[in-house]
Amino acid sequence: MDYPGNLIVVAAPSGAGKSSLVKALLELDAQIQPSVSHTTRAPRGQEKHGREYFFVPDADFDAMVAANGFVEWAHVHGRRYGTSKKAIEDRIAQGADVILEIDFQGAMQIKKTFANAVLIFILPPSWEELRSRLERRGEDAPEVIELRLKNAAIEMAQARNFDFVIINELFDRAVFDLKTIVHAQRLKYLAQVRARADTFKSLHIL
Ligand SMILES: Nc1nc2c(ncn2[C@@H]2O[C@H](COP(=O)(O)OP(=O)(O)O)[C@@H](O)[C@H]2O)c(=O)[nH]1
Ligand SMILES: Nc1ncnc2c1ncn2[C@@H]1O[C@H](COP(=O)(O)OP(=O)(O)O)[C@@H](O)[C@H]1O
Repeated sequence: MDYPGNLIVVAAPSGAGKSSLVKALLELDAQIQPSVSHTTRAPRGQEKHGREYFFVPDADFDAMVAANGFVEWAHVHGRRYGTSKKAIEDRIAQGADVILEIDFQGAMQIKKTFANAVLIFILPPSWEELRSRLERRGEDAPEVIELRLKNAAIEMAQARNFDFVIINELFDRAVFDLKTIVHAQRLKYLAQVRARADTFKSLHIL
């Protein structure tokens, strides 16, 4: 499917810094809107229903799956997470760029449905730094941190399947890289539209 708005997908192991990077990008670029996912996990810290996630019971998630309400969903760290159709379709059809913070399984599903989506993987600079970011964030119990670190090895092996990889060592540098990719994606869309218009014209069908 082809829409005027761009879909930007950001995936990373827990603690690599994707939420912080996406937040910084949203503050810099008013054309981008976040997709708010549904999850069956409980809210942590300052998270608010409808802002970071729609926190829903299992039964509500089941009902949405049955009603075909998700463009993708997956099991991650023992919970379920999904992107509702409502979170993206109308907005990209109207020309907004929508950014999704989802796991690699969801990213692959999105690419199948939206071939023009740009897939970005965020890596931490080292295992030590990943662990210390999870510990410093101070939101997860020790066993939750261990599960997330265990899953990080599986997740990071998927980085090669993404269009771009950003190493989030210096935060400002990583924000700049993210911004550059989004801008390049916009230019790519414009270039495609222009190329198509030229072809149409040369065929005398414009
Ligand atoms: N497939 C899929 N994954 C999601 C979605 N929303 C969040 N996730 C992923 O689920 C994982 C856990 O997210 P979260 O519990 O917020 O922890 P965090 O990674 O430490 O911020 C992360 O990899 C998210 O990117 C979604 O709608 N679909
Ligand atoms: N480049 C960076 N250098 C140091 N700390 C960072 C950097 N990027 C993010 N952090 C910190 O690491 C922790 C995890 O970041 P967060 O954005 O919550 O990760 P994720 O959404 O990938 O789980 C947070 O405390 C955040 O402030």
